[in-house]
Amino acid sequence: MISPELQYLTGFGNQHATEALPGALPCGQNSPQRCPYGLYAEQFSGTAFTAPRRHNRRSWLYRIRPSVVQGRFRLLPPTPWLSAPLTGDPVDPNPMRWHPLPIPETPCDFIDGLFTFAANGRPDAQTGCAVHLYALNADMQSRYLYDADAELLIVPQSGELLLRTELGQLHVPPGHCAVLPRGIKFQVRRAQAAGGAHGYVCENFGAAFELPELGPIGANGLANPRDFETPVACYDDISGNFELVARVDGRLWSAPLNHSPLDVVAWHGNHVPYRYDLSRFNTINTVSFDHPDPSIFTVLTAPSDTPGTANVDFVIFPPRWVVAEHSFRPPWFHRNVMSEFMGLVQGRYDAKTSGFIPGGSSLHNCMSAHGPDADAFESACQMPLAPQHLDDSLAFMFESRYPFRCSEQARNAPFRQMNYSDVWQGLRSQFDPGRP
Ligand SMILES: O=C(O)Cc1cc(O)ccc1O
Ligand SMILES: [Fe+2]
Repeated sequence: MISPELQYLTGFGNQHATEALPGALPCGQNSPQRCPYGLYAEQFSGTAFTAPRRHNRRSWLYRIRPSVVQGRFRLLPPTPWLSAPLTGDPVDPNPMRWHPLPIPETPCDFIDGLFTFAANGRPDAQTGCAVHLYALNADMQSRYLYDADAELLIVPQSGELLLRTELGQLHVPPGHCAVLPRGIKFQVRRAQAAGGAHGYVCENFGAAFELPELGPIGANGLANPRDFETPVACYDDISGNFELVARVDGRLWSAPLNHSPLDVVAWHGNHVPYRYDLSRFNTINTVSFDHPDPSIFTVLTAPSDTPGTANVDFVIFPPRWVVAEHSFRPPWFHRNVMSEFMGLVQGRYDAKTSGFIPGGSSLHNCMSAHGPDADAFESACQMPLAPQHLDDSLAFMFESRYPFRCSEQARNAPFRQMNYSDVWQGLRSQFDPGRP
């Protein structure tokens, strides 16, 4: 039986309503003179009050204590969880690639386990994003986090996560992603008590992720709205010595708390966390020829102020049939105005024969040339073009309109592959003016 806390409300962008105790949600109004069960009403906004209806996001929380019952915030020392602007770090035009982040040897929770690879834009201007990897071997037990700078997109690579949030709990194994809205208080724990967990995080400083338009694809396809899952209300009623960590303008602050802030008994609204099983993605691709642009694989897009030009897109390369006729089937050689940070959840990626391994990452910045490695090119030119199933593969890309600055700690990391560009240097001229 699924535990009552791990049930889900479905639908992307819906106005949800949920209560952990019967009648806890006020009926017909948000702010009654006295709330049921002696709860406090608190509005939690994700957009300006006056944002157009189709973008407007807010939830109403009915909680045991209002969020203002907290101690004074003090600035914490810097950690490897960095932020934009990565001033002083150049936008490096070299293709870059890394092995997985090592699992820490000392106890390390989600906050301590975040290691920043790249960032663009800036949180105080609400533009751009930052890309981090986490490697953790401990749960957040007595501390809680909120990120005022960003919405967090989490892509686990190994180890199942339990995201305990104010609005309820999300179980997020590898193969799923989860999105935590800007400002929500939460804890990251491992769903299985022991062992480590690895994954990727996109801190989206801009407007919230939404589903891409479908255009001529029609009313269905790609990530279907009904497959997005939001938690049901579930609350702690515990007192003790706790800590609330706040992420604000790229720095961490800590305030003491005498109770768990996950004390929301009922809520309604649309500024919510959610998870999505990436195997539900309805992959659409060519059934004739050529390799379409990877925008057909967009799961979520965070728009910028220029239509069609994302602050950041979340794109996946899932298991799929590859059937293009008389075509070079893997990704082509290219130079892209958008900047591409890639990760691999499992299996292998069709543009790279080796070196890009699960838990690894790559960065190809604005206009940096990249594409299939020499071995992948050679085999794709020779392979018989029977229908082929790419079955063991789940790569993804955070693709942004803003070039990424790569952190010094990532550029100098021992797990960086300094010789990455060698994968292309075997591509010799095969030009023969006599052979059309
Ligand atoms: O560089 C990459 O591997 C990502 C990518 C994949 C693809 O199919 C087309 C373009 C692209 O940038
Ligand atoms: Fe690319």
